[in-house]
Amino acid sequence: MPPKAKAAGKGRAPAKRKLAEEFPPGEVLTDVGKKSWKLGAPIGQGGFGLIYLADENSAKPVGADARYVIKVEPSENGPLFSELKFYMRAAKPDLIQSWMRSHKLKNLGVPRYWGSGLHDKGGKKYRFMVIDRLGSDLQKKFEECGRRFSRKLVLQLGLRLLDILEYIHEHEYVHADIKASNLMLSHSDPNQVYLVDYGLAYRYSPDGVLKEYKEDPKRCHDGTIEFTSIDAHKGVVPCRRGDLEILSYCMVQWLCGRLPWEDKLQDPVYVRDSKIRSQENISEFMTKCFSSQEKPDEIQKFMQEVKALGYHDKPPYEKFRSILQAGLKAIQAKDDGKMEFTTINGAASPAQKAAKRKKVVDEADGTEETDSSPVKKKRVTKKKEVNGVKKSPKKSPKKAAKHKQINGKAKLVEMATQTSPGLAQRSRGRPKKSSA
Ligand SMILES: Nc1ncnc2c1ncn2[C@@H]1O[C@H](COP(=O)(O)OP(=O)(O)OP(=O)(O)O)[C@@H](O)[C@H]1O
Repeated sequence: MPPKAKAAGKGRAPAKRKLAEEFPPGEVLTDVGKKSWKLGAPIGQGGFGLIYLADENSAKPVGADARYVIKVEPSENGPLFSELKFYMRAAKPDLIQSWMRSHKLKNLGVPRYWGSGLHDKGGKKYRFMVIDRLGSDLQKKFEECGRRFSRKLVLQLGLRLLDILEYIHEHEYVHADIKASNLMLSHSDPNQVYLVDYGLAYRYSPDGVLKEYKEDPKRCHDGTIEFTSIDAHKGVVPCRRGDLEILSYCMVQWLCGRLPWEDKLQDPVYVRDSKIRSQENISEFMTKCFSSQEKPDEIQKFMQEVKALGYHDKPPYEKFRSILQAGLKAIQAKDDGKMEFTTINGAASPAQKAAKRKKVVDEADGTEETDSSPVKKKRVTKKKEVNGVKKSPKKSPKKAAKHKQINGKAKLVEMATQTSPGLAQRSRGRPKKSSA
């Protein structure tokens, strides 16, 4: 969350949060269904919890080929609690399986929920959740590919995300924080992509009742600033059209490397106004992002379709799919389900050229952005593989102000992004929920 958001919530006490202690490999946790799970090595660290490799409890130690991960947080912390609610309601394997069958899908990129519970250790209580173990995240892939994905890959990612979004929307939730760092490849199949991190997911229609449109200045700019929806910038609770809008910004960034507002992410009002202007004149926005030869017609159509959606509208998913399919056809490609991450050699997009020019000017007059800029906070941590487990270099702890809604109320949450050596961390400036 940008510094401005902190000011927006002044007067609120930061929520106190604790980071879970590290459990030794071999620790056994028993879930509410009385099933026992064994922890392996920790492989990741979120804002407040740790992620461990895990397997069903047996005499064997948990190896690098574990099929599950367990997320553990002190029980009083909120983020895992709200994420767990999503998983319990919408990610049970049977529910996903029957949706896939009825919608004739080969796969659906929502990690399966396998169990959860509370664990006592040393007089303290921890909440845990067992989900599918996944592989590399797409932000890492994006950086490896020189911050450009091929058009075919982007359109296929868009199609996979439409399937995922339709599923979660039909199960009363919106994600509200779609971005490459929240997309992970399957651990076993490099062609399957999963949407993760439901800490910000919002139940937009509990028991089928839609929330009313209401702008709340106290909750403006929730989400990840460069991608968040215009509704979120205005402080309206997220809805289905917002997810489609966020997806459109992601696709543009993946295609051309940079969104036009990326050089001013520390100014959320500027970002909001740029998005509003872009929506008012999509054709001009496209010209800013792409050269005339590279302009993808389907993205413009996709954005026009998003613009036409009302706050309560159910998106016409099939129409969105056919727009992306038409894009594949235009480049003589097919949705063959293969995710090919290749480096794109191409001229910089107009937005990239503008950013480069700005950098030269800023360097010349000494006004280059400082480390407090969200762009820099989102820098990807280079992770090393050690024994098949991701490791990240030690960083000094940074504090980030987070602003988001909890139980329908806006709360400012201050979080310490702590790092411990040996853990992959994905905290890239996304707001966290407090335990309030
Ligand atoms: N299902 C999974 N399988 C394998 N690794 C995972 C999985 N989920 C998360 N990780 C790893 O754990 C790291 C932290 O994930 P986690 O979801 O706890 O944090 P986060 O929610 O992304 O963090 P924050 O919310 O603070 O930004 C990820 O970078 C990834 O390396």
